[in-house]
Amino acid sequence: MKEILFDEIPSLDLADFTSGSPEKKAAFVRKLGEAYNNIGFVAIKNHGLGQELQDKLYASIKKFFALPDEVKAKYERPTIGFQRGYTGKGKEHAKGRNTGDLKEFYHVGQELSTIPDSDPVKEEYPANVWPEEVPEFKDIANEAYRTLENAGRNMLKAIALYLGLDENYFEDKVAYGNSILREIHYFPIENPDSVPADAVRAAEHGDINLITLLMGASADGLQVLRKDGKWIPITALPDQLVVNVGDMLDRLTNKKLKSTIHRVVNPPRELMHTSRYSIPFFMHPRSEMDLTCLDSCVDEQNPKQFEDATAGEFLEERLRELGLRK
Ligand SMILES: O=C(O)CCC(=O)C(=O)O
Ligand SMILES: [Fe+2]
Repeated sequence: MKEILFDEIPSLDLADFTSGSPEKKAAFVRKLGEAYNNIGFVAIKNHGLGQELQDKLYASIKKFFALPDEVKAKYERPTIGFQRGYTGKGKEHAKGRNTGDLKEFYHVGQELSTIPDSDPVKEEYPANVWPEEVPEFKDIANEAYRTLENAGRNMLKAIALYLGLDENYFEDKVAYGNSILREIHYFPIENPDSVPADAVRAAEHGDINLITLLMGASADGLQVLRKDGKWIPITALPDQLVVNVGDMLDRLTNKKLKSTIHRVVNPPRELMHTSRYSIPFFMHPRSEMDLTCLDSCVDEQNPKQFEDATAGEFLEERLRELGLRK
């Protein structure tokens, strides 16, 4: 595979994969593999998440984050590692850091009522937490969750084909998977001197999950670290979702597909008093998924780089490293 230094992340049309000719489908898979080998990020259109739903989603989270901190704190669930409901300002820090990120966020997981009683994950997952002050929040978040989960399943089919696996390799692993919709508010800071000098909106990190799907944010700031060390700005156009590889897929493929480091930088000092909102969907498998490197990704040139682990074990370890789990 040739090395490419992209100046921007490649754009693809998911419709080429889902309803295109066999040639278009194959070209989608090839371009996706090329992008994930080199920069770890693509932007896709025709993903199914309409503008109207995105607008409603942003409106509902703006309403929630505008509530007083004491009210939002009612929705914090530290005993479940903040995996549902609200996480307050500065509580999460990137792996390997102590300074908290300049953000607050809200986690939405699988809606338990949609899971069949016979499936053990129904007992495993915590129930969602819904803010009574914003009654529309629940239905809008659930709809976005389902739509993004579907788009993610299609992306994983393309990834499976690229890896030479059966197209449906990931299907049973992500059915009622432990995915999380994270609604983020990078809050306004009136006095930039009041926060630690090294505090940033989101310090550089790789995502934990298989893939992340990210709709357009309300402001600039997201950057991805290219192989040559240069930070490349990322903006999703209004009709695009940015989709990147997370650490679980990086492990499974023994780094054939790369989880690329990214960050959200602070705005210039005079704009620190402005908010930024963004909403990533972290696509996780079920916790029992085996993340042992695929045999096809290990050979003499590429010796196995990871200890065997399940998705659940890996997630627990990372939540402790992020300060979310004691
Ligand atoms: O806010 C963004 O644009 C990206 C956030 C992010 O990378 C994350 O929450 O993992
Ligand atoms: Fe991220």
